[in-house]
Amino acid sequence: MTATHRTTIHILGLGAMGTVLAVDLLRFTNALVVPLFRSQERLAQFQEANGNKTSIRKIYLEGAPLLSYPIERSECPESFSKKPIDNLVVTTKTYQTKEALAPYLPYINENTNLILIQNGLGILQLLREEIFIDSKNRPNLFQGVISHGVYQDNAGVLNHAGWAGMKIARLPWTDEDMIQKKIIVKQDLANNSLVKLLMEPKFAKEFGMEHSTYQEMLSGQLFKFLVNACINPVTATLDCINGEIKDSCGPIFRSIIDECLQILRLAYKPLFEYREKFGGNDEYPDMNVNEVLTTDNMVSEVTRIGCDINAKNSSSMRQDSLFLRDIEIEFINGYVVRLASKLNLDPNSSKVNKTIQEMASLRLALNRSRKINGDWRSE
Ligand SMILES: NC(=O)C1=CN([C@@H]2O[C@H](COP(=O)(O)OP(=O)(O)OC[C@H]3O[C@@H](n4cnc5c(N)ncnc54)[C@H](OP(=O)(O)O)[C@@H]3O)[C@@H](O)[C@H]2O)C=CC1
Ligand SMILES: CC(C)(CO)C(=O)C(=O)O
Repeated sequence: MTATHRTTIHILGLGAMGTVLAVDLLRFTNALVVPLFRSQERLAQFQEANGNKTSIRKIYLEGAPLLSYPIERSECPESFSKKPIDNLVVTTKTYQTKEALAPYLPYINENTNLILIQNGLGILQLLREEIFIDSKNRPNLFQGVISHGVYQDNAGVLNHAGWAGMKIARLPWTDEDMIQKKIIVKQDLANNSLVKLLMEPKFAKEFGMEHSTYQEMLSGQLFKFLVNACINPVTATLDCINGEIKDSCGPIFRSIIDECLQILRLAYKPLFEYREKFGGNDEYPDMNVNEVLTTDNMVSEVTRIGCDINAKNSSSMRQDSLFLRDIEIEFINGYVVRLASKLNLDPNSSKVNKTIQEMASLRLALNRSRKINGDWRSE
């Protein structure tokens, strides 16, 4: 009798995204899913409060069923087995990445597959410059662009509010390797344990998983970036559920998208010129970024994904604002502002995103001040 092989996958950040992924991995694969908590205390809380189970309510399904799955093993820095990590999913907030990875760095090596499943842009530079500085001992890096919407309600229950899939690709460490041949996708699908797990047919279908070259994923990442540059700070500032602004968000979304696209077109020039260079070459996938990433198309796509498919979601930035946690604004609208400055553009070229960034930060500051000083409107 041969023992069935089980892939082990560690999840750093068992919050909204970590849980939506963990639950479907447990439902549809035989992987050993091991969450990594920040401390002994958080691990004990999870074991006591949740009875060692990970749960999510699928509110987009009829009857909104609550699905719960037992976790066989969970760890924290103090209890970690101290063995090399094969597959690591990072689903912390972007600004928590460095601190969260720190205790596990000795167990991440060139055989580890590490996938970032986070919104925003700019984290690759951080990994390169501040975390995996030694280029000879870097993990195989992957990026996931996830459009599922999940929020935690007042009772602490995670609600999977919008089903919208996820794209993955191998993330090159250097800019020179940004354009990949189709063969890379084929090789990873055949040989890489993380890709093989995430692309297992049943799981991939139920989770809406797509695997592609980096440039195809990047096009999807910029698309998703525009969704987040609009939905996240606007819903956080207005303190509303995504679907509530569906009929009135057009003008502000247009201003944000138009400005982001002007800057992204300069910063990601090779992507916008991809078709001219690689069109008609069978070794590379065909794609027309310029047809998809236009202001008109993106105003309607952002509204469709943000306010329609995720109508019942409370955006991750609004959730952070409500729970008085830091917000990811530096990696979203703030990233565009930094890009404009790096490209030596006139400061006016990023003033919409700068104002949006300031408004979202102000909303968080107001929520924090009300927690200490009370809400002056009700006095
Ligand atoms: N929610 C959504 O609808 C969507 C979110 N995203 C993106 O996904 C990413 C994750 O977001 P989301 O899941 O909402 O975030 P959450 O805040 O729900 O989850 C983050 C998790 O990371 C954990 N964490 C933080 N620091 C550490 C640490 N040092 N060690 C171990 N664990 C740690 C937190 O644990 P603790 O409680 O201990 O702090 C928490 O469980 C973000 O980039 C977000 O923008 C993308 C698409 C949709
Ligand atoms: C689901 C979506 C698109 C909007 O709520 C999101 O990415 C987020 O909340 O961060």
